[in-house]
Amino acid sequence: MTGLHADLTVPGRLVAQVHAAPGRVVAVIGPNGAGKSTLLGALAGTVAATGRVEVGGRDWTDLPVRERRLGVVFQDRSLFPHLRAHEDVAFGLRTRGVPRRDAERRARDWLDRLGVGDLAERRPAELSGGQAQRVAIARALATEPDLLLLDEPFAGLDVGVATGLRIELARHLAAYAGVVLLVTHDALDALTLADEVLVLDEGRVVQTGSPREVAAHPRTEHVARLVGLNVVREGETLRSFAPSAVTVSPRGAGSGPAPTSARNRWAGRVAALAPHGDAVRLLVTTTRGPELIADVTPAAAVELGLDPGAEVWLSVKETAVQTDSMRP
Ligand SMILES: Nc1ncnc2c1ncn2[C@@H]1O[C@H](COP(=O)(O)OP(=O)(O)OP(=O)(O)O)[C@@H](O)[C@H]1O
Repeated sequence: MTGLHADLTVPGRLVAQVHAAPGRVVAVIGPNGAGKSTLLGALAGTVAATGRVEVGGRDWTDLPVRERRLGVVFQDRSLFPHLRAHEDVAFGLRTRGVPRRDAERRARDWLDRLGVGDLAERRPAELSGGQAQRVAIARALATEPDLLLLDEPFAGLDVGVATGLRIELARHLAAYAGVVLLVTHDALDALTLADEVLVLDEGRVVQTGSPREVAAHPRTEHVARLVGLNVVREGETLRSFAPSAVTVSPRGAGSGPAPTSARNRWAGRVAALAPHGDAVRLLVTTTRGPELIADVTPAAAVELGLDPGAEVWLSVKETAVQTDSMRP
């Protein structure tokens, strides 16, 4: 079988099965401590695990790390401090037995492809974060690995830099034949780069599916929040709704909430507000517990006096609430 097939246990930290066809990009998401880095480490062979790993038709279970056809890009510790960019990319190729001249030629070619060919002589200290990530991606892709592990590759970069890199990475990943696992805390990464999403929680796989399916029917509060939905938990049920579906009214003298059942209405206080597309997005702390998000028009925000501290009613129609079970 080609692609990735793994069934792994890291005692006390992770029990996970992962399957992905060649060429697929799998986003791995989940809260802090869910086991995302542990999963990547177990696949790379740097975290001791029991079970089985097969990649590109080869059994990796007992294969030493250096013999795995693997590319890795981590947030910020990917490059050798003493190597120039072209040496770093060539080094990856040399360790896989590519002759020096060929490695050098391919290294420069990959730096060009990532748009950093003119920085080939620089060392990491002379590169910006975004430039360094481009070099790291060039190094990982140059070896044509069967498995590419990207652990939060855009974390710590300016929004504009991250956006440019995301677009470019999408282009390279589309042409890449191996399996990609991308750990991310960003819904945009999962929605724009991934073919599949794997949700980890407390060391277990709790949901898999296309980005669209997972975003539309999240099974964990973490994912619901990540995709920008409001979520209210009732036992094992998640009730989620879009910020645009929330009606806001002032909680002043004489004004009551919009007529709806008590279940779908909350008294709260505006904690913060910020522009969001054409709307104004309010973050509201409610007396019943959850923090909720509501989008209103700029005109309504002014008219209703929705400044921080303003007391409000929030309500949502039952027809706008989606109910999902947290159990698979
Ligand atoms: N070296 C280690 N030894 C023992 N336990 C560890 C080790 N590293 C992480 N853990 C534990 O394993 C669990 C999974 O951690 P892991 O770092 O894989 O999560 P994560 O999803 O990558 O989190 P984050 O998003 O914060 O990086 C956590 O409970 C963590 O405390």
